[in-house]
Amino acid sequence: MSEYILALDQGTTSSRAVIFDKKGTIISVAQKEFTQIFPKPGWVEHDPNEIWATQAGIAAEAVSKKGLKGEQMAAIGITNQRETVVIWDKSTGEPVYNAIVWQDKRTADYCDQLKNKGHSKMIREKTGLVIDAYFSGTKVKWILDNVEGIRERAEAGDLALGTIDTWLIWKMTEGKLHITDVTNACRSLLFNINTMDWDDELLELLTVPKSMLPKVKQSSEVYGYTSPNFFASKIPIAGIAGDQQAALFGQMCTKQGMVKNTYGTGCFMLMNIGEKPIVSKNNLLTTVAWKINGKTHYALEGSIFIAGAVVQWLRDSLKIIKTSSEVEKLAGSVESSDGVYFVPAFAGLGAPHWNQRAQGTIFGLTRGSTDAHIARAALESIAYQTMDILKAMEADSGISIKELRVDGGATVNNMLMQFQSDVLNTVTVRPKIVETTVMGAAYLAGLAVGYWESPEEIQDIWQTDVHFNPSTNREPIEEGIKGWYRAIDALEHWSKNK
Ligand SMILES: Nc1ncnc2c1ncn2[C@@H]1O[C@H](COP(=O)(O)OP(=O)(O)O)[C@@H](O)[C@H]1O
Ligand SMILES: O=P(O)(O)OC[C@H](O)CO
Repeated sequence: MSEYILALDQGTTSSRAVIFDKKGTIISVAQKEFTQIFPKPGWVEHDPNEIWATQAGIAAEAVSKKGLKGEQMAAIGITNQRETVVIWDKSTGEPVYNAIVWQDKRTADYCDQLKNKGHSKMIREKTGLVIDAYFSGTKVKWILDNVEGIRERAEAGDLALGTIDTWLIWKMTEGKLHITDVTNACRSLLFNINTMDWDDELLELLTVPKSMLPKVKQSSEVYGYTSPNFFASKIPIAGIAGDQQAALFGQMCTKQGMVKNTYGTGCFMLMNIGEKPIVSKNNLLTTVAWKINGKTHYALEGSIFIAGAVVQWLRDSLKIIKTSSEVEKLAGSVESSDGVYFVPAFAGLGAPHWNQRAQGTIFGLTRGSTDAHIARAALESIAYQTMDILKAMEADSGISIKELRVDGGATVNNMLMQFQSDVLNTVTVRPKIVETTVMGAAYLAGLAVGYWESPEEIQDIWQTDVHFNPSTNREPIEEGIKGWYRAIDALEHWSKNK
């Protein structure tokens, strides 16, 4: 009866459910966008109940639209937007505040205070992270400090805390499981990636009561079973991974030195660095890639906050395209960006700059500049930001990256992929299934229940679609790269003196 794996992908802008068969073929997909809440400039929230409602509804829809039944699912794997946090009442399951989303910058000043007090080194060594509003820890502190009565309730042990995986599993099991996995825990600023446990010194620094924390599990194991409040009862929940680590696994980057980049709202490049964490000297993050069968793998990560989202901005704010896919035609209507550079630092700059104060900027406009040049510069900015990360990754690891595996919504754009390969001077490889995030979650869950025997069995079903080879005409590309560096330098200067 158990013929399929159901993967749930709770992303920043939508909840998705995808059903896979043993050959890794997609059998069914359902997806629903949900509300983005922007209460103030720099603040981003989600309604946790809407997240749950869309995710549960979409899971049921993916199953029923193909005439399937819940019982046919051998296991459920969960992957999720990372760092976004929810706090809820343990007895009622009601959130005490909206989820504060990874993009939210409300704790930037507090992060600066932590840096000024000299905590950066200790935090980097323990967590692999830099101090930035991006991560969950300071968001939790903000809720505890700013929502009336919450700290008292937290200290009394009445409240639970979790990233989105934790929240979904709590709901799917009607409060039976309060868990997360290592890949989500390590993005909190509260988790020590060397001891692989919550860290008392960090909890004290960020004033987070231990009683709120979920238990930390491996990325692939049977954690428990769904309750009847979900669309089907007793399905094993067997895989959890933050979406970027899930994509690394979904791309089968299982060997040291293998790299993937996911092009969604933001871009996240991860390199498998094996079983020992490397402390980055080039402003990358060290993160847990996964823990399977008691073995932890680590990754170096470069996080870009705005990538595909710049295309949404062209569509929704600038209104120069009607659909995201139109960007390729508009950008392709000119031969180059003609000296226009777009740095889409709408949410500050992530790795390797970590500049919370940077803002989106367009350089090099002339009377001849058109919407097409801006569209082209917007697409190019995704590739240039990726280049900045790749260079830092090569410097940290001492590995020259010969192949970049790509995935995510924006990789359908061939023009972007070709430009990416050109600026990196590296082959860019797009797999047949670009939904590697859900694929990774499915693999993790499938391995835990024996649906797939081993990663080697999965490796056989991973197939490439297109290889983009770099152009041999390097001169215009090198010129373009120089212009990008000038733009970044100018923006860094401007934002430092704000
Ligand atoms: N043809 C395209 N060219 C460039 N970007 C695109 C294209 N189609 C979609 N996108 C971008 O891809 C992103 C959606 O990808 P997805 O992987 O679903 O993201 P997420 O998981 O972050 O919501 C959006 O930001 C969208 O603007
Ligand atoms: O939901 P995505 O795909 O934009 O991913 C968000 C990341 O996990 C944030 O760290």
